Amino acid sequence: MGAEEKTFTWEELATHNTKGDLLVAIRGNVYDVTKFLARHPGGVDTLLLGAGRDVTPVFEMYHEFGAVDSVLKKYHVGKLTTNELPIFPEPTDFHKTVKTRVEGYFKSNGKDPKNRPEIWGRYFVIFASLFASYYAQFFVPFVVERTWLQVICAVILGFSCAQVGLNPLHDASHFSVTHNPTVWKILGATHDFFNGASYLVWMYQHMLGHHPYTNIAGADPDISTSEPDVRRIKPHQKWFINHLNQHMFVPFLYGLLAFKVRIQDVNILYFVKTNDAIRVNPITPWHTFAFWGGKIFFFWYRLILPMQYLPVHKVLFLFVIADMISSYWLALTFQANHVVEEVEWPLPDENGVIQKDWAAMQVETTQDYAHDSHLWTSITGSLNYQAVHHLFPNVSQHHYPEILYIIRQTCSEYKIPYLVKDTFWQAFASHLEHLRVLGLRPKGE
Ligand code: HEM
Repeated sequence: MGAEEKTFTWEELATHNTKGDLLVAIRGNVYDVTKFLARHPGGVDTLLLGAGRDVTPVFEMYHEFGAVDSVLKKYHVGKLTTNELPIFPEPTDFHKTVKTRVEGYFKSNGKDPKNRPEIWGRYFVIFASLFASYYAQFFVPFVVERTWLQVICAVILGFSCAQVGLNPLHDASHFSVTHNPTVWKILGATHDFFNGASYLVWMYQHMLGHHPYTNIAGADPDISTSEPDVRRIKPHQKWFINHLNQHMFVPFLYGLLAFKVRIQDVNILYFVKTNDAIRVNPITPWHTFAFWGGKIFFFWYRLILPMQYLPVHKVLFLFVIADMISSYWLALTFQANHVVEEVEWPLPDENGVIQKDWAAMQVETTQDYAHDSHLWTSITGSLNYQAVHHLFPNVSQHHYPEILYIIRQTCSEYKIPYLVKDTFWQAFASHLEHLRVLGLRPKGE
């Protein structure tokens, strides 16, 4: 190889993003995995999402260190010379130790990190409450004759839909339930069909954007802002007068999240073709079906069908209640984890390098809460164990409490601060305080 080795800029790499021509970059090396695609144990769709990109952080997240090296070696075709997104230094001892210890825990106890039967019980309860609250709201005469009962059903429906997002969708998007890519596809599609929001866009936003680049401005789509933006959430973001006292009004806007996401989906996949900094690859027939089939089904079951039996204004009223409940629940749980007072907001240096180990950064950009509360663990889809989830997204949420002590012990040995609040309300208060402080007029403005 040596002097003749082929080189690729990130723009050149980006053009090799299809089934028939699939290149990825990992740690500066470029691999042509076109022939491996159909054999990838993590699924064809998963590798297609990574096509034409530097996938280093996701690759290291979802495989054991070194486990795939012998496969990769066969497909090496060159070097990557420029970077589209920030890059991270080689994993430190902390990163290697925490990964080895957690992987060792599962091996030595003969446990499968992805299979916990409880998860199916959880999904059953979620879908049962979704179907029951929907059916009662529109088709059970005793409920239909009493608006207050319909409102209660709408609240339960909204909460159940949020649980679809926090559980089957979220688990599938991290491949943390079974080892079967078809199961991930079907669970992911429940978000399209029951929430009317795209699983595919979520994969770009969450799996390829937020998780690898947590709280990094310009790379994490969860903290993407325009200028001026309604919120100021990042310390380096420009301040505008509307940010004064933002903590008093911004949380009310979170109720519009689901509405905004459904419109944004179309814009991201079919118009701008990028989710913040994460480019959209060619859309497969399955994703086209799930996207449009899901949108049509969602509007049919939530609006058109009930309108055949109830006045339009009543259906719209109940729809808005359910949708706002889903939105608040999802937004509040997300914000309490990362958009809070004491976390880090890393920025790349002039060479585009984040001068911090990726795993340490995951812990330092994250806040956990309410570890001792089964209730909060259940109703947040275990997002209260957020740092555990960020370090080991491919592990079933039902294992988080078991591996927490390994992670905290390792953090303490390597002097990495692990931030955890006793209750959700303390974590949420920390979000409000973060908004308040960033809303203050900076000195000299
Ligand atoms: C977008 C980048 C990638 C993602 C997100 C990803 C994801 C995954 C996931 C989730 C699994 C586990 C499947 C299971 O549950 O059993 C897996 C397994 C595997 N992947 Fe990937 N993969 C990526 C890229 C690659 C590449 C480029 C290669 C090598 C050419 C590769 C080779 C393998 C192999 C050999 C396994 C089985 C061994 C193991 O589980 O450690 N993957 N991948």
